[in-house]
Amino acid sequence: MESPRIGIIGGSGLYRMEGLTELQELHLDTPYGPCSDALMQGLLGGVPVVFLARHGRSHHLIPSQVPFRANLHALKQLGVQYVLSVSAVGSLREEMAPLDLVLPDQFIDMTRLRPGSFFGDGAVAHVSLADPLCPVLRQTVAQAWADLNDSAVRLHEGGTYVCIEGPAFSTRAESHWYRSMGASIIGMTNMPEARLAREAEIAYATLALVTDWDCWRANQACVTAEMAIANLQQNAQRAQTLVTQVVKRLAQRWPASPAHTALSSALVTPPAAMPEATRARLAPLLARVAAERGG
Ligand SMILES: CSC[C@H]1O[C@H](OP(=O)(O)O)[C@H](O)[C@@H]1O
Ligand SMILES: Nc1ncnc2[nH]cnc12
Repeated sequence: MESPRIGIIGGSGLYRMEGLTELQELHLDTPYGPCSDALMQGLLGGVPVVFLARHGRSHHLIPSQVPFRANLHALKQLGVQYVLSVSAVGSLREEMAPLDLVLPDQFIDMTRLRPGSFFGDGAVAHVSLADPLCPVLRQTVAQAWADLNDSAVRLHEGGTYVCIEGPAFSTRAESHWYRSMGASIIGMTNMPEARLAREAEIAYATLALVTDWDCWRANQACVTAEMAIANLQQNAQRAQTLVTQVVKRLAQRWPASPAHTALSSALVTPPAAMPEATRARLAPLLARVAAERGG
């Protein structure tokens, strides 16, 4: 099988990808330790993809324990150029109801306890995160959604995902505060995942599935994990159908993304000047930019 260019990271309630054929379970070694779980490589609609359950297939990792760097490093090692994250989120906006889909275009990162970068240890890069979600991949998801002509739920294009540390849900005061900041949806996982994807020159987009109203809305039950997972599972089939259509669309022309050359303007330290151990650790991430700079 060709190496997969597309990675799918499944969040709460999405622990496996239906329709994967020729399935192979991969256990890759990374300088950051093991991934959340085995990488499930197979064909989706005839296209090679790799699926990873973010919290593990038995959902045993809290958001702060997800090995985000190992996950992205392993996907990069496999040759992944596009990552689609499927995530359960709470709604912070009246117009985004449970079971709606959202394609966020911004993040506010409120996490505190997670290693947030591949860089350091003698290697400096400052990637741009002005547009943290890939516009090309987001557009592909929107087009795939239009192909499906599914009028049962709405897809909202755009919105700001605030990422909290968790694992507890927000206080009511925090929920109102995030609303006042302009956040549209709330989750616990997409940062630093999206930032690491950018550092690895992987185009990243999130298909957010609204599962609840968090706790800001009057006369509405506050979010529980049980509620979020049950509502996600109601929409899991729809998410899988949409992901399959996105994969088919991507494979038609493998669109270039600005993320694919993110390090060209970001990498400050010449690879030759990095300590050898750092250079080895970052090898899959630096190969393209090092070649561009003449080795
Ligand atoms: C089980 S509800 C809270 C949990 O769900 C979301 O996870 P994911 O983004 O992986 O779908 C949220 O971020 C929390 O981790
Ligand atoms: N309300 C919420 N807050 C944080 N993460 C969530 N995931 C699903 N719903 C959530």
